[in-house]
Amino acid sequence: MASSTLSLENEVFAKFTFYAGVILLKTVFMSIWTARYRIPRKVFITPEDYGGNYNKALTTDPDVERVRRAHLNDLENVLPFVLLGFFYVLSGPDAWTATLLFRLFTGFRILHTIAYVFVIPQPARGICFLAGFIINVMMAIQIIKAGKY
Ligand SMILES: N[C@@H](CCC(=O)N[C@@H](CS)C(=O)NCC(=O)O)C(=O)O
Repeated sequence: MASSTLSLENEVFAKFTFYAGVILLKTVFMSIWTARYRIPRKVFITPEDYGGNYNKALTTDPDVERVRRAHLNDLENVLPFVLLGFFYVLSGPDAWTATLLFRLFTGFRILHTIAYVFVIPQPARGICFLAGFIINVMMAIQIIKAGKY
């Protein structure tokens, strides 16, 4: 029954809630991390952020852009994970497999951010991205199989 599936008494849903919470929190904090790079470099996104100096030429900074891209990449991957994970839980997966997928996704996305922001040479970031991507695809296939009529 869907009502008991979406209960924290369901081990798979509880694990999903935990890992989705962790990776969403990390994603949310990417904004703060971007600001932490912006403020000391005085690189802002709109003229009013320069304290009313509307003539100030807007610039970009490679480090700020890097954190911004890491944040965008999270949005491209973490949001699908949360949506797919929700339906995946409803599909009644094996608890051990599901927990492994949630754990690996969360770990690889944290590593993706580290690799991106701290400029770890490729293919480190590519591997982290690919691992998360494959997990999302695996969950999507399971959902489609479970939901087909
Ligand atoms: N929107 C991504 C799609 C492909 C992707 O996510 N690639 C990974 C591994 S190379 C990545 O970290 N891309 C860098 C980024 O999105 O800024 C892009 O334009 O690169």
